[in-house]
Amino acid sequence: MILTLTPNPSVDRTIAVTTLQRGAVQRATDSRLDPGGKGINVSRALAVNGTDTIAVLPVGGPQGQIMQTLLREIALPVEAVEIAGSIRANVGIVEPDGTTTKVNELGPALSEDEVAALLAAVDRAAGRGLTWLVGCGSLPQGLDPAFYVDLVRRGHEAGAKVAIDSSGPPMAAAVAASPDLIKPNDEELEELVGRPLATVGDVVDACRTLIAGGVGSVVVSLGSKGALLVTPDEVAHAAATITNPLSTVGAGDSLLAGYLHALSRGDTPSAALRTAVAFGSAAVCLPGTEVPTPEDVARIDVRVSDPVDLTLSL
Ligand SMILES: Nc1ncnc2c1ncn2[C@@H]1O[C@H](COP(=O)(O)OP(=O)(O)O)[C@@H](O)[C@H]1O
Ligand SMILES: O=P(O)(O)OC[C@H]1O[C@](O)(COP(=O)(O)O)[C@@H](O)[C@@H]1O
Repeated sequence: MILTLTPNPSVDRTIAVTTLQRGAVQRATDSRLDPGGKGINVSRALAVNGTDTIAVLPVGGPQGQIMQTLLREIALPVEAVEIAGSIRANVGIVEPDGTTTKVNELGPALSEDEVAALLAAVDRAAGRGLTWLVGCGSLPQGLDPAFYVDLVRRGHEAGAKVAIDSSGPPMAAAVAASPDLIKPNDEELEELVGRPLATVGDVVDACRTLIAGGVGSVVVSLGSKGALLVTPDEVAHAAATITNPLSTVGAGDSLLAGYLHALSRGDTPSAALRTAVAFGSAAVCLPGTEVPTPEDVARIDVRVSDPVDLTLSL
């Protein structure tokens, strides 16, 4: 089973407009509500594609009630920990060509007891046998930036592999704890290594720096340029061209879900990258934070670059 932990979940409201105009009153052409936050999206994509998963998250306040309703509607297996504050609502504004502008709230402040309850829920679920523990997203207020360091240790103690997908100080701290997998995008990777990355070759070098520091392997999402996998033994690059982008929100989460889904059925890492890209690109063809079904994934034609073109600009 794959357990995801989303310490800072969000109810994602996606609003479609014809053109986003700063400072103007505009009418939405469409809108939708999805249960969001990175781990929840990973679990949703895993579940809909038949991989056993459970999502652990805090819930509280009016948005927490909406979240519980949305999660019940899709029958996602969850461990929801009640907190006093309200979880957040994040807003995405999408234009017809798929351009997405996102405003993410900070999230509630969690007390020490609430953090302990969240970790206890992880331990309880881990007791049922885990293959992967996935820690995802930003941290709510009151959580130590080293939160994911503890999570990596807990996962390894439970005999699971650990994947982390976060940003800023929590991601930097997690990387030093030797997770088995990380999934930064190119900007997050630049932040991690502290230098600009202009080409695929630069990205490979940055991943190798992290692997030398103890990270197991790295899947880097590169938007329309696809994704790159770097392990101690191999480098692989895959991409897919899509003609009808609708929303990029959650595409990175679907990419990570596709990678873990494929590894779980026994695929090699490079074969799993192909599936990962199919999941990610399929997610971009769907509205809001919708996750792809097997039928959506099957429609995507993935190109694997062999050999990897290290000179390709980002
Ligand atoms: N415009 C696009 N065309 C085709 N595939 C895309 C596009 N944008 C994203 N993807 C796919 O979705 C994955 C995740 O998207 P990306 O925006 O890089 O992640 P994140 O949301 O983490 O920043 C990419 O690795 C790629 O496979
Ligand atoms: O925890 P963070 O970094 O604020 O991100 C939360 C957001 O990320 C998502 O999981 C995916 O969105 P992005 O594509 O913007 O990364 C959303 O569901 C959620 O609103």
